[in-house]
Amino acid sequence: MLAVEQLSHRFRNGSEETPVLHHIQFKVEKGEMVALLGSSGSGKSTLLNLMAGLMKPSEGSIVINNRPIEKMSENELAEFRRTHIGFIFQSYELIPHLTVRENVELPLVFQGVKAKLRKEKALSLLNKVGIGEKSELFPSQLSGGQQQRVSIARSLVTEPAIVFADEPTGNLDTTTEKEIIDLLIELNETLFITFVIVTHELEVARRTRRVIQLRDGFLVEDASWAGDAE
Ligand SMILES: Nc1ncnc2c1ncn2[C@@H]1O[C@H](COP(=O)(O)OP(=O)(O)OP(=O)(O)O)[C@@H](O)[C@H]1O
Repeated sequence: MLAVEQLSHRFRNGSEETPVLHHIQFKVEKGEMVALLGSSGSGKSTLLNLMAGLMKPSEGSIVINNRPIEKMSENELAEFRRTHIGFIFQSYELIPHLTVRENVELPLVFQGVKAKLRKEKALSLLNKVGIGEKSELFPSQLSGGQQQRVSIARSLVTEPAIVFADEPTGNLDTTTEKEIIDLLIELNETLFITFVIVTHELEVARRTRRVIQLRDGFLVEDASWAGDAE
């Protein structure tokens, strides 16, 4: 599903180089739910951006569904991202002038899917994430937790191989945070969606069955356990 192989990354500003990730290596199998834990500055966002194909690594490889994404051209990568990768952001990133349903449909518009099928898929997912009755409202008419549900539905609508979530509960209160993590766990267990969730919160990480921890750009722990940690 996902293999990160000897991945290193340095940022270059003029003649200066900042090493940020060092020889990161791990695999994620289909249906796994993994937390990528680390404090601020440990390199989580950089790793996520590399895995999602938003940047090219200085060294190493990222293989998704047997395809090394760093070898793809910009066009290939854009197409691959659209069809194989879902993304959930901390700040939801919904389009304010589109309804909830239209927001969820948007990735399918880019794929050229016909309106009727788009609508069916969007409504079905909105029901799954528990906000089917909000489909014709605009994002601003929803709470933060509800907006994140919309963004989760949108990330799943193309049936991606893997979904990356970047601090998905970072803007939410503790109760809503728990509800959103419950939802991600339910989607993982019922639909076998593969999730990699970036977080700096131990509370979020301990809800998943596997935690990969970064410190100062090094992978310092990769721990799995059976059953819910709660
Ligand atoms: N464009 C850049 N140029 C130079 N250094 C960068 C750049 N982007 C990030 N860094 C550095 O890389 C390191 C890791 O940053 P990154 O954003 O990946 O960490 P993070 O773990 O996601 O932190 P946070 O939780 O605060 O988002 C930091 O020291 C940061 O200053």
